[in-house]
Amino acid sequence: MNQSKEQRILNFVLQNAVRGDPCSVVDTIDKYCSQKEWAMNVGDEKGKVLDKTVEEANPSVALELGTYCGYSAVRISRLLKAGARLLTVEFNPEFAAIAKQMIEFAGVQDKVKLLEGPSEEIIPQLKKKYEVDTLDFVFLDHWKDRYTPDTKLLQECNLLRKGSVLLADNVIFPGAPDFLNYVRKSPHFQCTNYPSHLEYMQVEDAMEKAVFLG
Ligand SMILES: Cc1cc(C(=O)N2CCN(C)CC2)sc1-c1cc(O)c2nc[nH]c(=O)c2c1
Ligand SMILES: [Mg+2]
Repeated sequence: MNQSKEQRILNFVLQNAVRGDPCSVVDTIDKYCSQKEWAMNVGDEKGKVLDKTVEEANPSVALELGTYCGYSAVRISRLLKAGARLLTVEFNPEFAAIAKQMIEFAGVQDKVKLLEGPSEEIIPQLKKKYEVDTLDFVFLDHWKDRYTPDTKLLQECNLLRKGSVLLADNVIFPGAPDFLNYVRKSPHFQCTNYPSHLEYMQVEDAMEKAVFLG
């Protein structure tokens, strides 16, 4: 049975990156996906915006929607302070299996909890089942049509507090126009746009930061 692209990415990391070194895992994925096979990791250009936003938020509890191969889970968790944790949600079981191995190889498994299932089912479980009070940082990178309903769900579940930072990938390409409309029109969010490019391509893209005002 021939391998999936995601399995080929993982194998390349296992053979070329340094075990326990998150930066080498991130760099090795970027090397493979820029030179051999494109894949939908946030990438290094938008990854630098992600890094700055995470460092500024300095979250104790972070949520990622859309794990894929674990690139941004490794990228985010490498910046977390001692005792801080990242919950990352992936609904595709094949992707989740790859990401689990990627996270373990990078040595960040003690900071990252991978939750397999649809975001709309997992978000309402975060408080009771996963002992979350409120979220300090949320990275939206799963599916553009879920950005708005999941943002509303986070609010309804009282998972956001004054100052919670949302960062959304792909707001230009593939595009999340309804999400941009929602957060920019809402009195509950202060928004900032970060123009960039689609990972590994020269196509225009952008990230949107939306800080919850309470
Ligand atoms: C799957 C895909 C294909 C794209 C594309 O048009 N191109 C890439 C391939 N090249 C060759 C052509 C041009 S863009 C994109 C994509 C990118 C993300 O960052 C995503 N993030 C989260 N969830 C997604 O579904 C997601 C999809
Ligand atoms: Mg993306």
